[in-house]
Amino acid sequence: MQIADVQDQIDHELVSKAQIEQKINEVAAQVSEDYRGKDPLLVAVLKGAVNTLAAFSQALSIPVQMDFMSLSSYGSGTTSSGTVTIRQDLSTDVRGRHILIVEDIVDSGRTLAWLVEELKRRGAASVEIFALLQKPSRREVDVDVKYQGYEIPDEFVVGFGLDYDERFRNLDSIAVLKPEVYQGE
Ligand SMILES: O=P(O)(O)OC[C@H]1O[C@H](OP(=O)(O)OP(=O)(O)O)[C@H](O)[C@@H]1O
Ligand code: HPA
Ligand SMILES: [Mg+2]
Repeated sequence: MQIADVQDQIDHELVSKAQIEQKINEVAAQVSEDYRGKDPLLVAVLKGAVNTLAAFSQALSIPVQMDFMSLSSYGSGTTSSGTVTIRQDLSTDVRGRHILIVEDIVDSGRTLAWLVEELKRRGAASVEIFALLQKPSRREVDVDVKYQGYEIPDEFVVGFGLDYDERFRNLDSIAVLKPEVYQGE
């Protein structure tokens, strides 16, 4: 789906499809170099990271394994509930594994701070993060994002996996919704 398809609900585009692709390719080249021979496990945080994982994993030039964890802290709103809930856990034993978490966005940092600690507690050999987007102005918890994508302003965004109330995940770029879409929240 493109912005033109939902024009009436979009205020403006923030990161284009081409910019997303360029950044993902850039990070994938670096990660391929850093993890060659390490048999890394990509851990994607559902549901938001699905689009990023698909594009990123295909852009890598090394073999990787992938697993998924479904976490939620936002529910149907635009602000974090502050509590991370596991909706679905990994099926891989992470003990001794080099893990690269793949995320769509670091906003307050609560989701990733929790996940990094959890994976270390389970015995991972190393845990690093690739996040396509970051909102530095909203950070509440310190998280070290080794592979960074774009920094964006303090606006609630949708597209390329990111949702508002489960909608707009299949938009092919990142955009800001018109304020009236949030009306009644
Ligand atoms: O840094 P934080 O403030 O914790 O926010 C980031 C998290 O919030 C979103 O997930 P959400 O809870 O909306 O679940 P979803 O991926 O299924 O939409 C996003 O995909 C990140 O996982
Ligand atoms: O800006 C956002 N959009 C969608 N989901 C999110 N989760 C954290 N921040 C965001
Ligand atoms: Mg969400």
